[in-house]
Amino acid sequence: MATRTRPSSKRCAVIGGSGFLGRHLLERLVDRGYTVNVFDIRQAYELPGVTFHRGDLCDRQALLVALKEVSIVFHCASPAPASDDRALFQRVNIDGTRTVIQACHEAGVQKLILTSSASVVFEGTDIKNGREDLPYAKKPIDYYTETKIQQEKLSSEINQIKEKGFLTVAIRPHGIFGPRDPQLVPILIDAARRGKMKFIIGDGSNLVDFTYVENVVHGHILAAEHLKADSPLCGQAYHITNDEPVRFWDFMSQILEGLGYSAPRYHLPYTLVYGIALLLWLIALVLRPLIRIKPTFSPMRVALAGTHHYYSCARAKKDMGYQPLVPLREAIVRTVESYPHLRKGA
Ligand SMILES: NC(=O)C1=CN([C@@H]2O[C@H](COP(=O)(O)OP(=O)(O)OC[C@H]3O[C@@H](n4cnc5c(N)ncnc54)[C@H](OP(=O)(O)O)[C@@H]3O)[C@@H](O)[C@H]2O)C=CC1
Ligand SMILES: CC(C)CCC[C@@H](C)[C@H]1CC[C@H]2C3=C(CC[C@]12C)[C@@]1(C)CCC(=O)C[C@@H]1CC3
Repeated sequence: MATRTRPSSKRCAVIGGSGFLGRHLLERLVDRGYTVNVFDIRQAYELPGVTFHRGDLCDRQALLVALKEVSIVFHCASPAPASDDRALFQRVNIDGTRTVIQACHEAGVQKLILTSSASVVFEGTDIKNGREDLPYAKKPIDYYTETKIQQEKLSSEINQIKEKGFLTVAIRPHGIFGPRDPQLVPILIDAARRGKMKFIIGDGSNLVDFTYVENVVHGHILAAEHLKADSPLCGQAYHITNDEPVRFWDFMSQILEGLGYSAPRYHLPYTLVYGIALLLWLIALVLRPLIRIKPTFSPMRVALAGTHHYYSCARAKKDMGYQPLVPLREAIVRTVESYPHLRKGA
């Protein structure tokens, strides 16, 4: 085992710190007086008070350098769900998380805060006010989710092994959005620009959680600060949402109209759209060796757009005093303002 110096409780590392959530997280950590090491496969920016370590989280030696004298590790790296690359998810989310845990143990890290996802319990059918004790999805909606389940199990199991001497907790956000998000708003606007946002899938009444990135960050920091040997957080998972479920299509419409695009108006039956999406996905799979096609409306996206899926964050409120800091209305305004380049006509 490597020689250890006692780490400062204010020294932490953010694995995936060049990403959307990771960067917001470390900005807030710096504001709160933490010293931050970033570990990521790419360096996207420079920030005073932050030390960058570029590397692959599957590389234990590279991780050990970034975790030296660190007390808290936030692990929020993952390949993007849209990559749909099974081998990559397996390597990074499962094998890589195992490596992160080993490196934490070797470096004498005390706490690991894993970013999981509320979708670990989602099977493509309605979830209303789902609590953390729902069973993991038996049929996860995609490879990404399949490996997020394994990842969460790994981090929770390791917490049971007391002699390892470090504590873990998993945060399950849902539908993160906000400034610099490379997924939700850009994908939505790309679809609108290509004339694909005219239709509402289903009757449009399905409620969904969309969570502003600063609230997700707040949940992570509260978890780190409340995670102690005798706390109920050890080895547990916590939903972190805006606690304001919203109609999926109202949310999309507010973003679209805020950026100058028309909101979808015509309804299409859910089963019809899901069937077409499934067919296109199968065709894409068959053609994959010849040509790579990525349909905008994947079965996963259709399921997310046409069902209820919102989650209770009562456990986070009770165990760590969580309350969302930014209400949904304000969060949408801030998000829309942050994408001037995606405005219609820009
Ligand atoms: N966005 C959302 O709505 C939700 C996200 N989550 C979870 O939150 C976390 C953060 O998501 P988000 O910020 O959106 O994702 P991003 O893709 O923006 O950030 C992830 C970062 O991790 C990096 N990364 C990927 N693979 C490796 C690797 N092998 N070694 C080191 N770094 C790596 C990525 O680099 P590169 O970009 O080059 O791949 C990227 O910089 C993830 O764990 C995700 O599963 C959970 C629920 C909802
Ligand atoms: C083309 C439109 C029908 C949909 C455009 C918006 C979608 C890109 C997003 C709506 C719900 C989002 C979501 C995720 C990614 C972006 C959306 C599909 C996740 C899959 C990201 C990773 C997770 O852990 C779960 C998220 C659920 C919601």
